Amino acid sequence: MNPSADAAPILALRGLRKRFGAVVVADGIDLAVRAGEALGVLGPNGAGKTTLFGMVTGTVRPDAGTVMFEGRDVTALSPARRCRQGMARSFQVPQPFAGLTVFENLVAAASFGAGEGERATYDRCAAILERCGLMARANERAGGLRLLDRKRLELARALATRPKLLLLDEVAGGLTESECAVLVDLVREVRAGGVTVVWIEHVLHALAAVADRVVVLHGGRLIAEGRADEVVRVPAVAEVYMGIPVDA
Ligand SMILES: Nc1ncnc2c1ncn2[C@@H]1O[C@H](COP(=O)(O)OP(=O)(O)OP(=O)(O)O)[C@@H](O)[C@H]1O
Repeated sequence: MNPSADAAPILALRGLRKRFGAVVVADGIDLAVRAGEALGVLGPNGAGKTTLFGMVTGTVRPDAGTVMFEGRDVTALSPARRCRQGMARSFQVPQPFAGLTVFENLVAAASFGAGEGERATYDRCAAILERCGLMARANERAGGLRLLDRKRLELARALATRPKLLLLDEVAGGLTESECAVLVDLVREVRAGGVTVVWIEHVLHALAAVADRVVVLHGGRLIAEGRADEVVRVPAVAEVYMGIPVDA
């Protein structure tokens, strides 16, 4: 699915600024994400990618700038309010309720995140578990899952909130090649179902398999934008992201 270039942005960031002490992690970031698009975010460790997700979803307050979601200014809204409006995220380090079962984790996400009564969510949660390959783990405690299943649960919990915009933070990190392929297929399927995806990922081939467009964050700025195969050839990206000097 290729969203048309003139589709209205579902997410628009304007002049986002954030610093932690002397470290500037956002230096006036402007970014528009079209409805239906799959956008990849690259950048070296510490570039501020996760902080950017925090500002989008409301866990990090920007020093300046605005976050527009579906044409509305949500900059002052709580993470919970933004989630109810259709924003969901996964965390780089999976953060399930470790003592609850996989199914209970989904029900919690569906009822709090989407604002639905618990029982009313059961069928939908079961369908998401099936889709994410977790049905066999439904009654296991989330804290005991292996990495691939924890990543799947992270995605499943986000899906349970009925997102229009799904923000994925390094879901492929640490997986084997075949596990990574499973995740990529799942993200592609979610996206094909109409969910807009913004994916932070160091595993470039995973990102390239899903993203229409990739932006590269460095020093609080977006330094490159284009298809995955294009941005890695931009000299500034090669230098800051892969440590290859521009004149090499
Ligand atoms: N709450 C905080 N207080 C102080 N410094 C912070 C805070 N959160 C992040 N930082 C710093 O901001 C910088 C950007 O961190 P962030 O986690 O956003 O980077 P990232 O691009 O997601 O990195 P990685 O690829 O390693 O996950 C880092 O130097 C980090 O140490």
